[in-house]
Amino acid sequence: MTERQVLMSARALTKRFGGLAAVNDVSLDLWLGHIHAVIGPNGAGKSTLTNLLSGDLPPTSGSISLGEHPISGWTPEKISRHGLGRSYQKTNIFSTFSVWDNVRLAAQSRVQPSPFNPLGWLKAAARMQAVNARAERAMELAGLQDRRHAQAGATSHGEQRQLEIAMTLATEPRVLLLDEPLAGMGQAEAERMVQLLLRLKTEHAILLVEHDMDAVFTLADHLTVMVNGQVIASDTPVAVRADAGVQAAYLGEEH
Ligand SMILES: Nc1ncnc2c1ncn2[C@@H]1O[C@H](COP(=O)(O)OP(=O)(O)OP(=O)(O)O)[C@@H](O)[C@H]1O
Repeated sequence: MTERQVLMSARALTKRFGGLAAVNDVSLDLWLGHIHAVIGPNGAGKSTLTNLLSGDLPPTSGSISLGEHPISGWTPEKISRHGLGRSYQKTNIFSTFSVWDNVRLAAQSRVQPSPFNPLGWLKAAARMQAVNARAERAMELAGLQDRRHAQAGATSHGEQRQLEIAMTLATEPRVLLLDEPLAGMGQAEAERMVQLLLRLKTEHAILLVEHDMDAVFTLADHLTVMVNGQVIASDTPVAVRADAGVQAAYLGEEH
């Protein structure tokens, strides 16, 4: 068996808001080719954990590494430049622009213009080509190539979530943090998103925060259950489903 490649890990992460430990001593690894789902009731600390990993919130204590880099204290922009892509619960697109323009803008955000290089303009064409190629690939991965000319705000809810993922992919991340990508979707849209995530996992390490338990049990290679900021189980989905403590605290009879 080949050894699993850890692309991101957190050790003993804690985040306190005053007296509340929203995330309490949480450790986890994200592996290439795996979807690591984090589930738990409202207020369990899932979004806070995601915000810690993306650098949007500083931890009270604990450490995070991305590849070989210890990233604690880095800004979200720097973490993003080193291969972390994050989608948010709230759709975050330019609604009057086309689908293609949104993805292209996201791809362009990765290209640093070079004001100190007087010959920089010579490379402009090559730079544009690279941006377009990256945007094209992200559109294809997200399954949006046939919707490129549509106005983003006029596309369906499901397509807008696909677009968000395409925009994240355009920055060429290796690790994806996905916060409720299926939220508000009908069944057909949800099924499309599940297929998209299965495609994406082959080239990424994915952290998935999701309330749709059918999707979670279809997608997850590893499952972490949080309650009140703490991890109460972290194992394969089969093992988690059979865990009496998890049944009692969260999953209930249904699963
Ligand atoms: N900025 C903040 N200041 C104070 N308390 C916060 C802050 N952000 C989150 N909390 C609290 O931390 C706890 C964890 O919240 P968090 O949003 O991480 O949970 P969650 O598992 O993502 O919930 P949901 O499933 O509803 O999104 C909650 O009690 C919440 O009220």
